[in-house]
Amino acid sequence: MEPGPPGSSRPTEPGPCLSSQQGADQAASASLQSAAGAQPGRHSLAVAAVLPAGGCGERMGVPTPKQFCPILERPLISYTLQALERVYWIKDIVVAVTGENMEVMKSIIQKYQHKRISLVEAGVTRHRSIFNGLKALAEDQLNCKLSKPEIVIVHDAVRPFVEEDTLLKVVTAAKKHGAAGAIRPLVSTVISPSADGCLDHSLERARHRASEMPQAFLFDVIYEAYQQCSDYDLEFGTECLQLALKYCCTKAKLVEGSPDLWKVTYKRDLYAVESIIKEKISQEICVVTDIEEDNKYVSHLLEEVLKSELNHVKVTSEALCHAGRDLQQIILDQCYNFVCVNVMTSDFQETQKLLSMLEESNLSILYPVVVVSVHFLDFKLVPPSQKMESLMLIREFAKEVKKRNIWLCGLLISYPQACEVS
Ligand SMILES: Nc1ccn([C@@H]2O[C@H](COP(=O)(O)OP(=O)(O)OP(=O)(O)O)[C@@H](O)[C@H]2O)c(=O)n1
Ligand SMILES: O=P(O)(O)OC[C@@H](O)[C@@H](O)[C@@H](O)CO
Repeated sequence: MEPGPPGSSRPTEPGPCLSSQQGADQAASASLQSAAGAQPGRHSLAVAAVLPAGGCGERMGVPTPKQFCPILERPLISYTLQALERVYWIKDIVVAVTGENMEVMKSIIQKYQHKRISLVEAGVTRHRSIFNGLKALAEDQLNCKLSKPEIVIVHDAVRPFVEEDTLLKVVTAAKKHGAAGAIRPLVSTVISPSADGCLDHSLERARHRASEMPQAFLFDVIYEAYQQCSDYDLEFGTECLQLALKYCCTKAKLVEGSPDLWKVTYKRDLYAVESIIKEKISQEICVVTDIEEDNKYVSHLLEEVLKSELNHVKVTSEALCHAGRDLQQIILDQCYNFVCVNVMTSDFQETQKLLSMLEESNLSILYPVVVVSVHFLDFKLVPPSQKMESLMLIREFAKEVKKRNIWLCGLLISYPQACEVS
């Protein structure tokens, strides 16, 4: 078993530490502890997660195993890891990958600064991969940071949209019932074919559900189930809840999950993930300016126009010069889109200050950050040729910051000073 990278420690989010999110996480953690009968801070409930990621993604139909397929230039599994890392009270995340993908996985952990990750060798089937993950948690190996949890979450590495409240529900239910799993309404009716390939009967759709992930178990229950599991079940089974029932007489509590819990299986699913992520990271735009009157006035106008044009997007504006106090909070809350306003100047001081703050925040490690440097210039006062030269610098600048996943572009707007801007 491979421990995570050196220094992988308690829950620091890759990128900015989310003070507001952490507050929410701590509240969730407190409710988890109290719901689970544990006391916050004294007898906290030890929760770990096992992520099977050792498949080859045959149904995806591409050479790269689907968990490593890029979404916005970042591997799918990294989104799932981030979703779990944001959950304050999951202390260890064990990922099962094949030996040939171990180095790839380590580089992903390093590049995206994932924490609390331990790697184990995957098995030839999903159940065997999960079993290997459980063994890693069960054994108190000398040089291993892992310890046996009370509750273990099992979650497919190719289900990137898992929210804390769903995890909280399944963990709380597992503490009480021994096992729990997320379910979703069936979209298609399930039918049972006869031997001659004709319809034998169909199941009543309303009385059945699709079993999704995450699932959670009392560790001892699911570990015992896997230890008792037949080779046939290890080879052909697809349902952990069934193992808990069959081998430990534990009836899982079923928890309604959100629509985004689906498993990435086919190529079309990758396109769906990309559009959902794009939508998530384009929910907010921050207009940044310094406090000069002109700039403030223009940025206010710009903010109003954006608000009227982009009705599902939150538009805020912040002054750069308050040592970024408020701007820092906007970055911490993971705004990925910024418009930097420069009035009557073609230099990039304001934009450069913003870019430095964004780089220091590590915001762009996980998602691309978009910065539009807007320059309002009065061409009567200064001939465009003189300004264009300095503005062309933005191209070199953009090439440089693109390496750090910051997408910089420039916008030049003629802004005649003489005219009254109503
Ligand atoms: N031997 C295996 C097979 C699957 N998985 C993991 O189990 C999850 C769900 O399985 P599935 O969607 O079936 O993944 P694949 O087996 O890769 O897909 P396919 O059946 O299309 O090959 C995935 O994260 C996959 O990586 C695993 O850890 N070990
Ligand atoms: O069967 P597959 O290997 O495609 O995926 C595993 C799924 O069956 C599983 O993740 C859920 O259905 C819940 O058990």
